[in-house]
Amino acid sequence: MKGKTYLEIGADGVAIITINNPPLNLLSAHVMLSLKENTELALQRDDVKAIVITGSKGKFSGGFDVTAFGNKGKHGKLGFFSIDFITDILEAAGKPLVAAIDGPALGGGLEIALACHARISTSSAVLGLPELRYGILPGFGGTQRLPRLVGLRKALEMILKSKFVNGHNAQGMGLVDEISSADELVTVACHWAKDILAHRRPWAVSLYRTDRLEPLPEAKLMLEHARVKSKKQSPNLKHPLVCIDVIEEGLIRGPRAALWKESEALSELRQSDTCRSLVYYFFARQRTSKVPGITDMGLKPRKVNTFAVVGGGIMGSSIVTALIVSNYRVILKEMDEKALLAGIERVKANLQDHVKKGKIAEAKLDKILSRCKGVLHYEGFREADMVIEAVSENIYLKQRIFAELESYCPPHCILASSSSMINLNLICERKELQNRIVGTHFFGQAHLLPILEIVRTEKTSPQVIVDLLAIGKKTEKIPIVIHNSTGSAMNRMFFPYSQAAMVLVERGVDLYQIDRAAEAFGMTMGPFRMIDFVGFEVLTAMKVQFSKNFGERFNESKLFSVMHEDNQAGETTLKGFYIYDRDSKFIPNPDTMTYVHKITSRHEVAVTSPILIFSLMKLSDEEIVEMILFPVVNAACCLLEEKVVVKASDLDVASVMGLGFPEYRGGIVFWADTIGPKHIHSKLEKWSETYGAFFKPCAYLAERASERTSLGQAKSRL
Ligand SMILES: C[C@H](O)CC(=O)SCCNC(=O)CCNC(=O)[C@H](O)C(C)(C)COP(=O)(O)OP(=O)(O)OC[C@H]1O[C@@H](n2cnc3c(N)ncnc32)[C@H](O)[C@@H]1OP(=O)(O)O
Repeated sequence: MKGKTYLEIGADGVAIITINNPPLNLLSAHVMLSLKENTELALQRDDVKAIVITGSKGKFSGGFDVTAFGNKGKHGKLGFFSIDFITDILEAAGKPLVAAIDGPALGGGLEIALACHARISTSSAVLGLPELRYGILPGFGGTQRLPRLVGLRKALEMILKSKFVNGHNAQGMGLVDEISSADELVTVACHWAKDILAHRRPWAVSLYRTDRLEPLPEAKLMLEHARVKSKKQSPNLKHPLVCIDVIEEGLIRGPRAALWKESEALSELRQSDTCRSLVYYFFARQRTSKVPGITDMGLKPRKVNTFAVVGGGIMGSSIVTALIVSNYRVILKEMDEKALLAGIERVKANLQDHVKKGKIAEAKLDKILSRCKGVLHYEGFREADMVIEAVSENIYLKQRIFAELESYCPPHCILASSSSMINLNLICERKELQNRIVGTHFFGQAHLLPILEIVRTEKTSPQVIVDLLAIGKKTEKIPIVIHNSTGSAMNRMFFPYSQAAMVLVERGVDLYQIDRAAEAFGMTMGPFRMIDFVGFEVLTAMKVQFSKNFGERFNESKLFSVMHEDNQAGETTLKGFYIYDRDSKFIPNPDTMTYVHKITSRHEVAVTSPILIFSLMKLSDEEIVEMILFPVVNAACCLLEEKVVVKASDLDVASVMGLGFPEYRGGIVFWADTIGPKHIHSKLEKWSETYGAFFKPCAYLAERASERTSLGQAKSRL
């Protein structure tokens, strides 16, 4: 990726430098050098009085090209761009410099704008410093200039949470000086530059401003608070702490010293494994919406305005919520008045929950809810562009519903099932409908989790997949397109996670040690906490299908069954492996040990030798993590072997979004490749001899282990 900048000098003496590296005007080394050259040229020329920096085609700059983080290159001299150029040439220029911002001004792009003497932006521009997402820190002075422009509190929020703000809000924070329409943007920026020259506007040098900074003792407290929070939220991550230290350095030893510290930190962090994994994950996530053989056909998504959802239970009402929040009109059908009212009440409760979490404004609640219309008959379905069936996992019921849908839905209407367990080919055998049939599997609660599995059969038309990808984008879900199989990809990876944990606990390993070990590794939830969250009901339905379809790979858990019989069935019943209060706070459930004793004393577990049990009880956290995650790697390999997913990177994203696997380890397959298939294979083989076929490595894994090739062929683009 090369790119460059253009210099144009207007008759009014204002030079306009335009960053041009389509589509996002990313900052490659070429672009940075060209920007430096053109700035120096404009500064030397007597006919140039002031300078405006902007980006071509309505995009200021998407920031540094992250694939170049690994290259030291010949401009790798510490501080070359940040200090020698941005600080000592650009910001120190003897002529006023103004940034004209439209579209993205992210990372290094925003940092260039921060060093200008003023910033004019459109109200829809997107500004942010998302560097922490890649395991690095803002490296072109952002750690110093942003706090000095907007105050430490807001800067910490933007930097540590990689939070974007639009131009309008940026003006409110003091990050942007004036808002302009896109058409007038450069003209307004030129006026500002001339006004600065004529002393009608301040010549503000961001690096040395102190008026917006909080007093030092207050600032130190904020930084300490941020450190504590970061250690609690991501104990395995070093870069947020490094970033906080660099910000603090500026407040204590001055911004210039801190710029050096920032450059050193950037140079070190961009070589780290965390950075490599996070850059890999960034592209893996971007690639989920690219489906070979589908999205390269030139199809455009059709307009989908009205949805119909059949079934207002927990899943149905959660799908309705996700759709109406995204501005879709939805017809919700239930079988009788009572069920319909209950469904609408659930939608209301979901919306209220969104209000509580600050996701939607209370004032908008009624308007959003008015987009949902409850019905008891299919009549209204004549105007539906897409129907989602969300009834219980009962094949006969689903078949009946699909048969009924045919007579009411228009011929273009997409027919979707939210089932994660039932083979789509069985749901509707009518040939005429099959190209319109698709699976829409929202893992857990559709309005809460940002992932959507789109399940296609051999007959599903590419147009339907393209439509679904657009719906995924509008509802802010990451799409994972998979081929029809029993059990969705996410469920098939989730199941061994919980099953392996059961194997251990039923043989004497402390249940809470397993959860602690998994969480210390970085999983959002340990397996038992996750089982509680998903709910024993859902798991029971999965269990039935898994034992039927994956026979020997299935481990029948007695513990789970005895607890379920006693209605200790997870978070919804307020009791499972943990006890919950109404605010979802939880503590370990003391009854759990009684259940474990009950099944072990009844010899319901295929008890292995006492020596083995003793050695299991002494497992280190690292060994526990291997025993519960290598079966997940194995499941991912089965999915690749069966070609349920096309790209291994999709499983990486699914593992992060659905299973809570740590993003900074790149996803399950990427992580497995860092360990090596050979090691994973030999461990699984050994465990399968001791504990049974549940651990047996699949052929895909075995082949790669013997050939010493990678599982995902996925490399970080660093
Ligand atoms: C030294 C500095 O402090 C370090 C930095 O600057 S770190 C970089 C900071 N910048 C970012 O994080 C921006 C990340 N990008 C985005 O969030 C989004 O791309 C965006 C909001 C800018 C634009 O979204 P959108 O218009 O939908 O375009 P999108 O499809 O995402 O991107 C277009 C292409 O650019 C690529 N791309 C986007 N940002 C990139 C980046 N920073 N580096 C490399 N490639 C990038 C995408 O992968 C995509 O490639 P493809 O066409 O091969 O699939």
